[in-house]
Parts: sequence; structure tokens; C-alpha cells
Amino acid sequence: MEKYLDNINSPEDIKKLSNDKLNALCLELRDFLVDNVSKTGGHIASNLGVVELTVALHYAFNCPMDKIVWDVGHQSYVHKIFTGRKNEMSTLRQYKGLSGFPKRDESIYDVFDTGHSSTSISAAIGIARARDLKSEKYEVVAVIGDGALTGGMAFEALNDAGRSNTKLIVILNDNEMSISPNVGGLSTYLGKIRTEPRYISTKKDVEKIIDHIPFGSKGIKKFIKRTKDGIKKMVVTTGMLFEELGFTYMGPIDGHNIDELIEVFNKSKNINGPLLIHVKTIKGKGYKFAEERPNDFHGVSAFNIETGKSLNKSSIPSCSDVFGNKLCEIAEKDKSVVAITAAMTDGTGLKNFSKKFPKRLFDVGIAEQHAVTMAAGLAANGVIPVVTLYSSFLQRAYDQVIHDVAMQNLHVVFAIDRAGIVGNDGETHQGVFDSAFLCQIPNIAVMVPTDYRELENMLEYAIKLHNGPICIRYPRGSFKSEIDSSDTMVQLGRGTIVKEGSDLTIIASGKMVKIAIDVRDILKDKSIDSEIINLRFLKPLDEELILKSALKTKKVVIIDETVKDGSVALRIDALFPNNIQVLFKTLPDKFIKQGSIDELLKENDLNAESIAFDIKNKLF
Ligand SMILES: Cc1ncc(C[n+]2csc(CCOP(=O)(O)OP(=O)(O)O)c2C)c(N)n1
Ligand SMILES: CC(=O)[C@@H](O)[C@H](O)COP(=O)(O)O
Ligand SMILES: [Mg+2]
Repeated sequence: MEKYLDNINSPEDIKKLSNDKLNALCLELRDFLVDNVSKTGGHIASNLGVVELTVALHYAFNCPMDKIVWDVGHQSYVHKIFTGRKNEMSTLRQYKGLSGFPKRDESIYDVFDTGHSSTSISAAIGIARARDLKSEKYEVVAVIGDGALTGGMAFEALNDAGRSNTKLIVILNDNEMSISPNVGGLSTYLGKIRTEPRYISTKKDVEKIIDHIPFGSKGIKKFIKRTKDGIKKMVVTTGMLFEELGFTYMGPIDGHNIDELIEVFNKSKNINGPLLIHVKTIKGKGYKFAEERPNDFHGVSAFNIETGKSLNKSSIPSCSDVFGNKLCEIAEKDKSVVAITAAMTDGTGLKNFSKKFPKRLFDVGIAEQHAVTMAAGLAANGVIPVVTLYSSFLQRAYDQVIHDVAMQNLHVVFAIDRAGIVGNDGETHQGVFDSAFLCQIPNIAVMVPTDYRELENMLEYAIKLHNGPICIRYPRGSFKSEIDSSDTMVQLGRGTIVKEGSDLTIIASGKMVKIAIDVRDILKDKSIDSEIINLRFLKPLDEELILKSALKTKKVVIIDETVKDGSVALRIDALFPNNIQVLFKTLPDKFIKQGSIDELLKENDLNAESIAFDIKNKLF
């Protein structure tokens, strides 16, 4: 069979192919994607679903002059392949390699950086307004999934763009899936209109016909106006919601039919004002396992193509698993406990909970702000909500944590997954800000477990013994070992001494306690005897324990896998008198890129060897 992909080096090369060749190209692309992502890991199912869509977009539009904004951006691999990055795809998501998301500093074809959901329409309307202010001429296209459309920002942007008269094309990629099956009333609505007969260019066409009939008297105009609305309502049932918001609606369109897609995209260029094109696709299309289990193949690590099995599945349970199982155990006994997820049931370890307690698991869609305020409502009415979010997505709900939870001192438990460096998703997903922004909030307590036993104990403490907002932050993946700390009882604001020593105090929390133990071992060989404090609570701090140790050793190193500004390290430093030497081992004031967690810790001098080296050089 003739190969086409080898000759595609820019979008212009796609335009040289006839339609049957474009279909052959799509087959090749799917093989390429599966082969590549089976080695690098990545968002395979979403990308397989947008192969034809991306081909048609690059065929019909003229990038980089025309601008495509990819929502979340996890589905931009084919776009990357077409825009000069095919040969670098083997570095996808790897340290110093291609990002798994659009990046403006990677290519001029990437017009807006994404990673977090539901931003594309806002960004696109901004780009389009700037275009109009500068009297420039090009198309601006936002590609947003049905999952991303559940996010509040997407609604805010539709609301604004719909009445703006600004020329903007929104492509709704509807595959009925977020990571799990999509949820909510909008998803039900999309489900209904997916099956309605295709109707293209609705309201505007009807209006155009009527507007061209010449009329004289006011009475006739009124009659016609009524008739016009009647016809509109009769004909335009499909996509009515978007029409009412001010968009022209086109669709639903088969997102795997290249001819149809190209025809519609070409037609879209002649429609003024905001336009929404509803495209139906199949997540995972073309790779058996991904099509059958799109949620398992949403984001994957390296896998065997023949079996679909992960190549590096750990036998150790992840923190999310341990959290999810413990929550089930607690919820079994306490009926007032509920869990909330923002479209991340599987990732946050709530799969079992959703099966055991379907009525007590609220998947609110990609709506972190709503998740937090809804939890506040539950707590205000005597229910104990456990809001389970990834650290970086909690950033979305900062005001809700302050205004709706903390100010009312409500008993909401925040289970903050993916805290710290997460690895290959890169800077958009690193969980390195939450401890800084949470610890500033009055009334809130912030805990960090060092191992599974502490994670379980802290969850139990947070739900059963605490009253008020409380967070437990734990990392992506698994804890490597149990820390030998005899005092296992969790008490508000109390840390523990993990190892005693006389020359140096090492203060750490969470995963960093294991690194502190490694540092201690390295320093022991250099005759430095270190004491290790496991903070357990970033807020309130165990000031007494910290001061006692620091006054004994006079030398302190604080290891914290978060940004320095606003960090616990600075708060601890503020406790000390001048005669205590302090070394900060935190993350630098920059966004942490992608790579394996170990590579990134090393790059940022947070591995045991670098920390020990710095201690020896700077404190001794
Ligand atoms: C603010 C935020 N919350 C959660 C996520 C995690 N997330 C990434 S993709 C995704 C599902 C997106 O579904 P959809 O937009 O329909 O794209 P599809 O994968 O179906 O193509 C979710 C929940 C995120 N990226 N950003
Ligand atoms: C694109 C996105 O935001 C998610 O799919 C994310 O990549 C999931 O990360 P985990 O692999 O840590 O669950
Ligand atoms: Mg989807």
C-alpha cells in the first residue's frame, strides 16, 4: 500500500492529497499513533478519535495563519505530527522532549498553551477579538470535547461569545466520554441531538430567505416575524441551545467522514459571527482495546500493542488506591460520608467507591469550583464530603475553598491527589502550588502522609475526629516504603521525630521524608548525625518540636517539593532565632517541565545526593 505519512512535513502537504488518499493517511496515522504512544505513553484514545477531524481541519484551514486552539490539548498529537514534529514524536512527554500538550514555545502552529480543561473558547474569543481590533483576517477555531464543555469556563465563554458578533468557530468534539462516560444535563442534551437528523446552517438560512421577501406594512412585518420564529422553532430543534445562546449551529456531523468534515469546514468560513459545529466521534477509534475501554486508554503508560497491557504496571498499590479503599471502609460504617469527584473517578481511586456507594459518589463533571461549593453546601447540612481533586485542578477552586468552605469553617475534607511533581504531563499538571496557597487560609489544616499507614490514619482523623476544613495531600503513584516512626497517632498540628541526631535537623513531609532518610545515610558516612522531623501537618505547624530540635542542632535543612514562595520552609524559617543556620531545599521560582519524577527531582536538586552535597558544602 502506498504510504503518505512519510511525505507530510507541513499542513500544505495534506492539501495535495485527494480524498481517498486522505482516508489512507488516516489509517497510517492510527498505526503511527498506537505504535508511538505504546512506547512513550500518552493520551491515546482521545487522539485516535480526532484523526479525521485533525486531517480535515488542516486541509480546510490555513495554519499557522488560521488559529486552532485545542481544549485540554491532550488530543493534539496528530496536529503535532502535521506541523513539523513527526520525527520528534518518540520524545513525546519525555524529559526535554515534545510536550503532550500544545506549547507556544514548541511551534508557531500552537497558538495557545493548554492542559487544564475548558479554556479554549475563552482563549479563542480573545484571539478573535484581538484579530478584529487589529483589522486582521483569519479564522479562529476552538476544538473542545464534550467533557471539557462541562466546565464552567466553557459556559461563561459561550455566553459571552454567543452575543459578541465575533467570527469564531467552535468545534464540539462529542464522543460521549469525558475520561469516564460524560455526565450531566448537557451531556444528556447532546445525546438527544446526536440522533436527530442532520441540519446544517439553521437559523441564519431561514432568516435569510424571509429577509429577502420585500414587505410594506408594519402588520405584515409582524406577521412575518411571528412566522419566522415559528419556522425557526419548527426546523431548528437540533442545536437549539447553542442557537439560543447566539451561535449558528451546524451538525451533528460524522467526525470520521473526511468529505463531510471538509465540506462543513469550508462552508463555515462563509458564516459570520459565532458558529458551533457539532462533530460526533468515537473515542479510541481504530485500536480495539481503546475503543472497547476508552476510559482505561484515556491516558496510558507504555503498553503492549498486541495485548493492550501496561508494560510497567506496579504491583504496589498507588496512593489513590489506598485512599479509595480506606474511604470505602470508613463510608461503610459512617453513612454521612460522601465523595465528590470532578470527572476523575478512576484517577482519584474512587472506582470501588462508585460501585459500592453509587448514590454517595457525586461526579460533577469537570467543575472543580462547583465541586467545592457543593461540598460546602453538603457540609452545612450535616453531611461529611470528601472532595477528591488533583492538586493542580484544585487551583481552579481557590476562591471557593476560601469563601465557601474556610470562612464558614465547614467540615469539608479535601483529598488532594497528585500533590508534588507528577512527571510526564509537565508544567500544567505539577502539584507544586497547593501547599503554599492552602496554608495561607485561616481555619484550614493541611496534612501530608509519608506512607500508607499515615495516609489511612490521616483520612480517619480528618473524617472522624476533626471539625472544619482539612486537607490531605499525597503524591502520584506509590510510596516506596513504610517509614519507621513509632508514634502513629494523628494529632492536630503534631509532627514526629523519625530519626534522632545531634548535628543537623532535616525537616520534611510526605515523600520527602524517605529522601531525608537517604540524605541522613549519606551524611552518616561523612560523620554528620542528622535528626529527621516528619512534619505531618504543614498547618498548624508543630512549632515546639521544630524549635526544640533546631535549638539542639543549630543547623536546619528544610526539604519541600513545592515552590519556595509561600512555602512551609519560609514559615518554619520565620520561627528561628538568628543563630540557626537554615538551608532551603525547595523548588525554584519557575514552572517545572516534564520528565519522570526522578529526573525532575534530580534536575531541581531535590534528590538525596544533591541535597546531601549542598548540606555538606553550605552548612558544614
Ligand atoms: C481543570 C481540569 N480538570 C480535569 C482535567 C482532567 N481531564 C483531562 S481530559 C479530561 C476529559 C476530557 O474529556 P473531553 O473534553 O470530552 O475530551 P476527550 O478525551 O473525550 O477527547 C479530564 C477530566 C483537566 N485536564 N483539567
Ligand atoms: C489530560 C489530563 O489532564 C489527564 O488525562 C491527566 O493527564 C491524567 O493524569 P494521570 O495520569 O496522573 O491520571
Ligand atoms: Mg469527550
